[in-house]
Parts: sequence; C-alpha cells; structure tokens
Amino acid sequence: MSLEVLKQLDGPIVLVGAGKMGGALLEGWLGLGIEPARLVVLDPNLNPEAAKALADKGVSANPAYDAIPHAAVLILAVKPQVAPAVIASIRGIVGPKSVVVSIMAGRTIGFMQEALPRGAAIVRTIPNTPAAIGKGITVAVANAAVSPEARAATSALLGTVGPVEWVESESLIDAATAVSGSGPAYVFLLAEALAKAGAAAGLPADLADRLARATVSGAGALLEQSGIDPAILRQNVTSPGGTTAAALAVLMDEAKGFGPLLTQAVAEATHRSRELAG
Ligand SMILES: NC(=O)C1=CN([C@@H]2O[C@H](COP(=O)(O)OP(=O)(O)OC[C@H]3O[C@@H](n4cnc5c(N)ncnc54)[C@H](OP(=O)(O)O)[C@@H]3O)[C@@H](O)[C@H]2O)C=CC1
Ligand SMILES: O=C(O)[C@@H]1CCC=N1
Repeated sequence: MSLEVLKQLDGPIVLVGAGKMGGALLEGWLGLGIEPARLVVLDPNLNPEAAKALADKGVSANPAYDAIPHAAVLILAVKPQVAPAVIASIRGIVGPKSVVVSIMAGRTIGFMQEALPRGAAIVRTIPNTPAAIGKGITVAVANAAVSPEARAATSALLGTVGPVEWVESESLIDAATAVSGSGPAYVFLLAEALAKAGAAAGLPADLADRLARATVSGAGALLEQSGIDPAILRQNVTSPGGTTAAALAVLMDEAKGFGPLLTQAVAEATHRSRELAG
C-alpha cells in the first residue's frame, strides 16, 4: 500500500544528508523496495565509492542542484547546527507541492518556516537508526500547510522502515527524541555494559561480548514477537530468591536503579533537544 502512494509522487524523493541517520533511512528504503530512480541523495561527504554504489543501484547521487526538479518529498537529515546554511542552499528544490520532512533534533517548525519558502509544507519528525533494517519508529508532527496527500506521502515514505506515530503537539517531539530517537544508544550501552560486567565476573571477554549481544537482541525479539508486557517478561525470568532477584534488587533500587537513572537521562536529552532549537 505505502509503496503504491510513493509510485504516484510527482517529483523525486530528495535526501539531504546521508550520514548515520539519513544513511540508515536510505538503507531501509533501498532494502524495502523503494524504486532507486525516485531517490536523489545530496551529501558532500559521500566518498566516491559510496556515490558509485548508489549510482550503480540507480540512485542519483550529488547531481547539480539546478538539475534537480522540485522534490515531492525533501528529507532534511543534516546536523541541526548546519541547518541554516543547508536550508538556504536547498530552497530552490522546494516547490509549491513539496513536503519538507525534517529529522533534525531540536529544530522547530517555526525555525523551518522562517528559513524555507513562504507557505512550505513541513513535517518535523524523529526517526531512529533501526530504520536501516525496517525496525525503526518515527514520531511526526505537521504544520498547517501539510495537505492530506503530503501527510500520506510522508507516512508512506517513513512507514517503509517502521511505524509512524503522528502527534498534534510539537512539544512532544523533544521527549520523543529523548526516548526513541536516542533510545537505541541506551540499549547498545546496555549490551556494552553487560559484556564488561560479564568479563569482570570472570568470563573471557569475547564470550562475554557474544552473550551480551545475543541476550539484548534475543530479549528485544521476544518483546516484539510475544507482544507481552515487559514487566511480565521480566517476572518470567525472576525466580523467587534466585539470581535475577539478586541482580534486580540493585537495578530496581528506587534511588539509584535504572528507573531514576533513565528518568534523569531522558530529562537531560529532552532539555538538550530544546536547546538545539537554536
Ligand atoms: N543518528 C541518529 O540516531 C539520529 C539522528 N537524528 C538527526 O539526524 C540528523 C543527522 O544526524 P546523523 O546522521 O547522526 O549525523 P551525520 O553527521 O552522520 O550526518 C549528517 C550528514 O549530512 C552531511 N552534510 C553536511 N552538510 C551538508 C549539506 N550542505 N548538504 C547535504 N549533506 C550535508 C554531513 O557531511 P559532513 O560529515 O561532511 O558534515 C553528514 O554526512 C541530525 O539532525 C540528528 O539530530 C534523528 C534521529 C536519530
Ligand atoms: O544525538 C542526537 O542528537 C541525535 C538525535 C537523536 C539521536 N541522535
């Protein structure tokens, strides 16, 4: 269904910035059936091999700006700090029917309305890197200029790499950035820390790495596939008076455990997202 919507778009899908997040979206799109010929990638950092690999697939990589027709969808995937200069350079690709989809942390719809042509349709989103394997999740908010068709195109494009959660209030995006945008890093840190803790408990380091990796990915897959509440899945591991209960007494400490630590971390990330508004 979503690929059908994308086939009917009038104009290219232009990705501005193919770094870690833009690259993850691109990987997901190409892996999940978006026609390469619909895609234009703009990124001065693309090395010649990457540009050639994209060209071999049929993606237009770094064409001259004035050769690019008005985008159907233009995705802004550059760092928030360079947004003013980058938006100034791509204004000519934004036409009356384009929808501009920002994935930049912090940068507000108000900022983008000032920088883009008057009346531009803008969607502010926050995706995450599991999009590279079609397991992302995106939170999105639209400005008043976004038509139902533009919203459908955005949903279709981002929906190829995971669910899209539309919200009405832009202020929710900062907290969503802190939870799902940055969240994969917290999970990877858990894998790193678990491996180090295993080595400290006497396991050979390479075995500890394999155990931690398989445990984090296996638990994630179980959470996804079972649909069971995470608290129940946790209880299913926890035998009364057993080893897990001994560990959870530390991790669930009301003052120093995961709960207060993550609450503090998410609050700090939310605050930083607001600062990045500029
Ligand atoms: N990484 C993540 O998990 C997530 C990131 N985001 C957001 O995505 C955006 C990109 O982040 P991330 O991918 O991590 O950062 P990266 O630095 O990896 O990617 C940004 C890319 O944009 C390139 N770039 C710089 N200037 C231009 C330009 N004028 N035109 C086109 N491309 C340009 C950069 O090149 P160069 O390196 O040469 O500057 C780089 O390749 C940020 O705004 C971030 O907040 C959102 C959700 C998750
Ligand atoms: O760290 C960042 O600022 C970006 C936004 C969410 C994930 N990475």
